[in-house]
Amino acid sequence: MKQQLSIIKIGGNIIENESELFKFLDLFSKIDRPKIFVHGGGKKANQVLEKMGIATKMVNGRRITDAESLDVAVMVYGGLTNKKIVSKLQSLQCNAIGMSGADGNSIHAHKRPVTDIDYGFAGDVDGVNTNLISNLLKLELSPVFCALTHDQKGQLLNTNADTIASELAIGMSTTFETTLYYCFELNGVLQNFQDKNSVIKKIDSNSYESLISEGSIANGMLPKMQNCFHALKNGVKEVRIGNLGLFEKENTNYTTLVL
Ligand SMILES: Nc1ncnc2c1ncn2[C@@H]1O[C@H](COP(=O)(O)OP(=O)(O)O)[C@@H](O)[C@H]1O
Ligand SMILES: CC(=O)N[C@@H](CCC(=O)OP(=O)(O)O)C(=O)O
Repeated sequence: MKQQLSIIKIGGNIIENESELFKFLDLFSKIDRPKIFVHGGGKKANQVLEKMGIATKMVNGRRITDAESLDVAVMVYGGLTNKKIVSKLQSLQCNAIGMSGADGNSIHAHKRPVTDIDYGFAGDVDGVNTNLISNLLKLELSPVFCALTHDQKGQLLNTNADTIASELAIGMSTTFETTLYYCFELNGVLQNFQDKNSVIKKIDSNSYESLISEGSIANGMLPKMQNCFHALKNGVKEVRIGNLGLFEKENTNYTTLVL
């Protein structure tokens, strides 16, 4: 029987709220099975870009990453955000190790081809080094992945953190029984965005299509849910979307995605 693995991605609104982030890190540090942490930091990158007078351009929830924006992404995601999280986890006796896709060749990618949109230095994932990550887990280290990959030719690439989480979950599913958790500031996917209690308990591919056509899901939730179904179709056992304690046994208020 395969060993269980939890892959947990936290949203930008949690990262930006110091007390919520600490609450989350405390819960994460107490998980007593192999675990991987994934974070982005798009909001922080936007703030830094604004201070530098560089415009933020997003299309379909993805950043158009020119050379200057890539430098900021590397500094914010791989530097400030990743190292802050790792050091806070260390203070909670969780032996975390900060990772970009270039470290240990853990996630390789290619620059997204130009079609009608040129996303610049945005990376589409080609593969995950499951062997290396399994070895880190065997050493009882908890990898903390940021939203950066590389092309194995010396080019760093910016990859959406939701995609990093789903690709890691797919890659690790060959060895582990993997559950993918997307934690953000709400209790799950809402039927009615005005009503924070209207959490949808279960969404399958059919109800997903209806939610899109009704306009009930929008913005960042669209690529997140695409990533959820992509993961389920490719060997990930379970995918949940919800709030901070999403991975706790007693929590029942969240959205489960099924095929
Ligand atoms: N039906 C919905 N239910 C919940 N959130 C939704 C819904 N439709 C759109 N959203 C938006 O999706 C966002 C989460 O996706 P995203 O912006 O990528 O953030 P994160 O950084 O948390 O991953 C929420 O903050 C919310 O504003
Ligand atoms: C290519 C692309 O869009 N990359 C994202 C990576 C960060 C991210 O995903 O951060 P959140 O999870 O906090 O949104 C970006 O630069 O915004």
